[in-house]
Amino acid sequence: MNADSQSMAAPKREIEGLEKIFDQLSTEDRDDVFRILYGKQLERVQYDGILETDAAAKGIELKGYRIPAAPEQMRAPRLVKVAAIQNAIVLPTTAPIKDQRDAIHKRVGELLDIAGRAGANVVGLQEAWHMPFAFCTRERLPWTEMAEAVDGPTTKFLIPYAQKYNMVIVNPILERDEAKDDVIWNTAVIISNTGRIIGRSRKNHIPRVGDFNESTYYMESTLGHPVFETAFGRIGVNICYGRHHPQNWMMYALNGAEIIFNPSATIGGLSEPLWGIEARNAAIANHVFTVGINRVGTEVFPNEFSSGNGKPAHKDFGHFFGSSYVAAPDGARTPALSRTSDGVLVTEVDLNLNRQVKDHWGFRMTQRLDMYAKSITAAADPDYRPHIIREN
Ligand SMILES: NC(=O)NCCC(=O)O
Repeated sequence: MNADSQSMAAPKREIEGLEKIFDQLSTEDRDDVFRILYGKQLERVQYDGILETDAAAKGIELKGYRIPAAPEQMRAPRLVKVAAIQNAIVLPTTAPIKDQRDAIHKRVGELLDIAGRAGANVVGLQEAWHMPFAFCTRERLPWTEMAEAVDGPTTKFLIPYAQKYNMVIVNPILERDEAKDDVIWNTAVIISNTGRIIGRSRKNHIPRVGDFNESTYYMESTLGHPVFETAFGRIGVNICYGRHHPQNWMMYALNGAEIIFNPSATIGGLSEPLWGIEARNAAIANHVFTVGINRVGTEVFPNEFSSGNGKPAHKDFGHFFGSSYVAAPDGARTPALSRTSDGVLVTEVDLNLNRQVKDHWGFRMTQRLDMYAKSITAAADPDYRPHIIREN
């Protein structure tokens, strides 16, 4: 039994995903729909039967796609298998918190095994993956107890997977900086394929919308836009709400990121129409690959909370709609993982595509950073007034 069915009286029916609806079209129409909406139909990767069967037996959706680049004469292809893992919490939020965390660890271990066996080189997990997204409650205990050091139990749990499968893991946790005032942060720890910690990136933009009461718990990052050089390319991590800020994506790209992960926790009622656009637009505008990863399921909490909008108090956050996907610099995107179930999406990309699209479209070359820098500096002054010219 999953946490949804344990804690909700009558879960609302959720559609499994848009592509299931596309499947009902004729082949010809489906090709057109994919071309218009998704750039093109990507080649699907088939896995060996045992892997497919093992994933299905564990209730894990496994999808694989290939995003190739044109062959070049001077550079070999730079093929990287990028994986996104999305998952629901396992135990009800009333269970002891260590049990909740350990159950999620065990489940994500199963998902990592599938990703590793599918040959993933870099794997991204969802935002604060080791816990329920309890920030809607504004309650401190017990949730702040789930904050961990960068080298705490959740990172320690992942290191053997990084080593076993020779894969980099993007590990988004609720971090407690015990060395500095016990401050809590929303952090992604980058674990190398060697098993060592390369570094950390923190969430730059904290939402103050709906039940996303995260500003109660942690502050905006002071670390800027670090990019991590890994054995499989340079990666940046733009955590959740940062995806609404085009400049946030841009700064990771300017710092050299080739793949930007967007570990998220967001719900259908709020941001689903935006979800397929933002990471994809960032891939196009910055000539990079982007990976949107969202949790799944409906998380129900023991005590009611209100959204400050006159509507009745409630105990659930709404439906986290999964739908993780990869977007390419040429505007192509993979179909999404399910809106309702745990899944692993493995996308083989050729990083040469970044430069090919850069040369073709030239958005990076033609951007006017100098002009924007001056204008932004001026606009950042509280006394700045918008530059509007009116008819006399
Ligand atoms: N986790 C998080 O930042 N969620 C905010 C909601 C959204 O950006 O869709």
